[in-house]
Amino acid sequence: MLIKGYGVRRLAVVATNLVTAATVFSTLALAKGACDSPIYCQGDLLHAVQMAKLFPDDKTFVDKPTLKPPTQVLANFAQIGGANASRDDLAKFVGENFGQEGSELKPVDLTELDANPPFLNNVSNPILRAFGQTVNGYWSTLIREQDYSVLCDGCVSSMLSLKYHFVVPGGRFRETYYWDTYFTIEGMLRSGLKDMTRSNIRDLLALVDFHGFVPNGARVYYLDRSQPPMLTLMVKLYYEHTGDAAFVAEALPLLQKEHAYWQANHSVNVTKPDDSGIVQLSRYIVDTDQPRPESYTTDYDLAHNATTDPAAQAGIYADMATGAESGWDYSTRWVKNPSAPIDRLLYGIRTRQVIPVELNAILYQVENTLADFVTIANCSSSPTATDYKELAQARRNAMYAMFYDQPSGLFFDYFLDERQRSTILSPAALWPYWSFGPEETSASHDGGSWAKTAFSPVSRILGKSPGGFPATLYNSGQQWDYPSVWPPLQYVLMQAALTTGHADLAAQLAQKFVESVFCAWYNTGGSIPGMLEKLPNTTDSGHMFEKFDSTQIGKEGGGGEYTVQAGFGWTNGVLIWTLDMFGKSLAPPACPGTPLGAGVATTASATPNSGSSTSTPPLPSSSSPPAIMTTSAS
Ligand SMILES: OC[C@H]1O[C@H](O[C@H]2O[C@H](CO)[C@@H](O)[C@H](O)[C@H]2O)[C@H](O)[C@@H](O)[C@@H]1O
Repeated sequence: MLIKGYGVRRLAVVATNLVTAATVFSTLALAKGACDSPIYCQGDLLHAVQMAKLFPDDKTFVDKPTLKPPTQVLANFAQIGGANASRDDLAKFVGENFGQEGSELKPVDLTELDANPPFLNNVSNPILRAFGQTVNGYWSTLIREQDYSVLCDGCVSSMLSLKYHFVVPGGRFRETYYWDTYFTIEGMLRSGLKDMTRSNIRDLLALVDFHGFVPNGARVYYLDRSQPPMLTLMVKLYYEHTGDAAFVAEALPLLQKEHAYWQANHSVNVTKPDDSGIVQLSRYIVDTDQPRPESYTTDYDLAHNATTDPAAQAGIYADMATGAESGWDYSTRWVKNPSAPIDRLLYGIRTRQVIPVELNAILYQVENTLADFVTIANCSSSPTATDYKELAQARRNAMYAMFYDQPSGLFFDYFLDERQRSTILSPAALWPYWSFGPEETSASHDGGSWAKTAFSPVSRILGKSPGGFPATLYNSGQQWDYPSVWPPLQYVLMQAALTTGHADLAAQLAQKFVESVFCAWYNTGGSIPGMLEKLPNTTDSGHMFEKFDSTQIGKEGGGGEYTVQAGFGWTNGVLIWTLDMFGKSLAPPACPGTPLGAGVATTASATPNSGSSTSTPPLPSSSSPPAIMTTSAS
């Protein structure tokens, strides 16, 4: 927690004071919340303010710094009646005791930013090149540092103290997020922001040092969970762009510490389907019995509508937090009945019972990368490079045993409670093809028959999806389902397609992604001086959305518990990466219903600029694409 007048090392003392305050002022016993704070994580004050619904978005309150020291804030809360305070008194109390959310952050001077970075030379189309240059300029709106001076002495903010500069996603996401940062720095590194990237990685490493893991985001209310563990892969990206072996050596002990945390806290032993033995894999799992503070009423209402049993309600809180840890909050991947009515879909949430494909694919990459880093750092490490290679190999074998569906060549999640694989198709089913690498995927398993089958549904679904590849085929109303198109998932699919020699498919994914991002920006007032006029009737100046809609080109995504956000870190990062990789042969963007409408663009026959495999196996002739499954609103 960011506390005026306290260094990071003194926070434990402050936390203890807050716990003392909690026991004085709260009638609730201390629960298993994200942290002990009686303001930001659990207790009567949080419950009363959030349930009063003072703000449309629950995250607003927990992002507000205090205007008084916490003991004073808690005393003022007690004075208005505590848990029994009226809504009007609560509104006045919040106004008098809390400041503006985000006020403890300030912009950073980006002297390092290259206004004409080399990736622009890889973009042939003039409009896309100019768009790339515009997006390159957006980093200044997203890179931030903390400003302690705005807080009064002894006042607190829910921000975790960070020493360096960091990138935020944008909109309501005012703090750095764990897995977002991987996709964001793919762009930052190409914009010349190498020192800034190293700073951001150092902040994440410091979180591992202090907390033992990287929290979901840099807020105290995220301290009960992490996110897809991609820190080692961030250091790998940085190393590939800089050759900075000294930084690899600096980071290695903390990367090893983070890996050990995941092994100790997220491993699960599971019996193979044919009962021939036990394998170890990893799952997301959060130990809490409280609503997520930033989505308090969503979780509270869900749990209380679903059941009156307190133990079952606690289970729902834990599964919701676990869903947030996965980064896919929320998706039919995590529920018992994906066809359940929309308003009851999450009654069946069971995230802790799912062994997810992509988490294991990520950890496989992490283990191989750690092996390489031990060699690069040239240190006597325990575990050794060989140990990490063996872990990766064992994980790969376990993934084939538990996830691999031989007829389709796809990898599906495994349900611990049902002892069977999921059938839900999502980009996660292809993630191992990126992680395993070209040699591995072609040499092993089925003599390469994967090539004939695995990418065929991707190709068919993409053919029917103008705006990009959806998260799943279930139209559930949740944001990590149909028809949401998420930039990180387009990136993974492009990488998987490139890795396995499906260059044409990768290029189609690239064309659709770039078109979606560009047209959504253009439709919301984006313009390029001397080249592209702002559309009439637009008042804004172009939004970079966090997600898009697979059914239409240039439409932002929706669904889930908050309104779609703009900014946006991973969109900008993946856009710049895609332009760099595919920009030489991307067709001009065609945005329906605008002067750049259909007819201007030609069908993409793009090839990657670099880094793809050499041969493209023919795709099988397509049958009808899998149907879109609809969950009904009842
Ligand atoms: O406030 C609701 C949830 O919001 C976050 O999740 C979404 O935004 C993140 C930042 O871009 C992204 O990492 C995540 O994949 C999105 O689903 C947050 O991470 C959740 O913990 C939070 O409950």
